Amino acid sequence: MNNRQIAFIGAGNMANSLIRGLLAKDVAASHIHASDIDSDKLQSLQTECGIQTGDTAAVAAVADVIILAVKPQVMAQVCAALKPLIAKPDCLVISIAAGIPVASLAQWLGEERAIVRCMPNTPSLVGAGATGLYANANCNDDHKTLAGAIMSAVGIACWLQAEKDIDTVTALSGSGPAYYFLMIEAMEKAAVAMGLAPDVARQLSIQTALGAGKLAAASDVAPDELRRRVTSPGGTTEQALLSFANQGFESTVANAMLAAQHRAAELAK
Ligand SMILES: NC(=O)C1=CN([C@@H]2O[C@H](COP(=O)(O)OP(=O)(O)OC[C@H]3O[C@@H](n4cnc5c(N)ncnc54)[C@H](O)[C@@H]3O)[C@@H](O)[C@H]2O)C=CC1
Ligand SMILES: O=C(O)[C@@H]1CCC=N1
Repeated sequence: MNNRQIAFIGAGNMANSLIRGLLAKDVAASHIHASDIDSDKLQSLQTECGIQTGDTAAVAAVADVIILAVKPQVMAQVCAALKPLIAKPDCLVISIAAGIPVASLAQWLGEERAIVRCMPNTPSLVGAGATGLYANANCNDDHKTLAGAIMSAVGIACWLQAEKDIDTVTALSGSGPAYYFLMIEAMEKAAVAMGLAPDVARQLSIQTALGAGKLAAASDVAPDELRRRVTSPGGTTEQALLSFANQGFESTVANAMLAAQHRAAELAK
């Protein structure tokens, strides 16, 4: 990966997480390029990160890999403009867009193009990303290694067996950070309502999420056992979990994920 030129089309929230995450893992700023219709975003990236910026033609001219990081709604027009500008015949295109199938990307970019569709998430910014990837039949081992290396540099990367799994990954880890942020917010608000100082409530709520995630990742036992270890029989946690269960916590989560997955399928149309 380190001798490859990586170009981002779209320099918004998710591209920023990936770019800054890659720089933190010592990918050279001279090897990262970005293009966006919003010149302020490019200016910030250039000033704060020292990466290369330019228009689509400029970044496509040098790229070994192009990461499409625009909204699904503009992907067709972005790909149509990009297609004749890709200079290197073997250039890999990676799309991070929710919903957009490989077949549509191939239709817009050329049926011979090596394309990886993936779903990253914003914790990539701090090296704690979670990405699912799917490659089309034009990708060789080198393309797959390159895509995997980029995403592994900023977190964990899992190859998926079927393209439809990307929509599930979108509902799980793509959108997932927002669910945990909502939980952090809700716990913080409840603690403040109980009388805790807001700054203390925020610190403890965030640290609890961090601690639970770190413990789950470091443990060789499953999350349900870790949950049991917190839950003293007849104690406080038991009452909180009972309250969650009585209010349909698991089905609330499952329905939310189904709504996200459903939206991904809608975005494909
Ligand atoms: N935000 C997230 O947590 C995640 C987002 N994604 C996907 O990443 C993509 C981007 O999402 P965000 O970064 O959240 O959106 P965003 O709105 O922050 O960024 C999109 C960027 O594309 C730029 N843009 C629009 N038209 C363009 C064009 N013709 N040429 C170049 N740049 C253009 C916009 O100016 C904007 O800066 C979406 O397809 C989304 O599904 C995937 C995983 C997680
Ligand atoms: O909300 C969205 O559509 C994007 C995809 C996953 C996270 N953000």
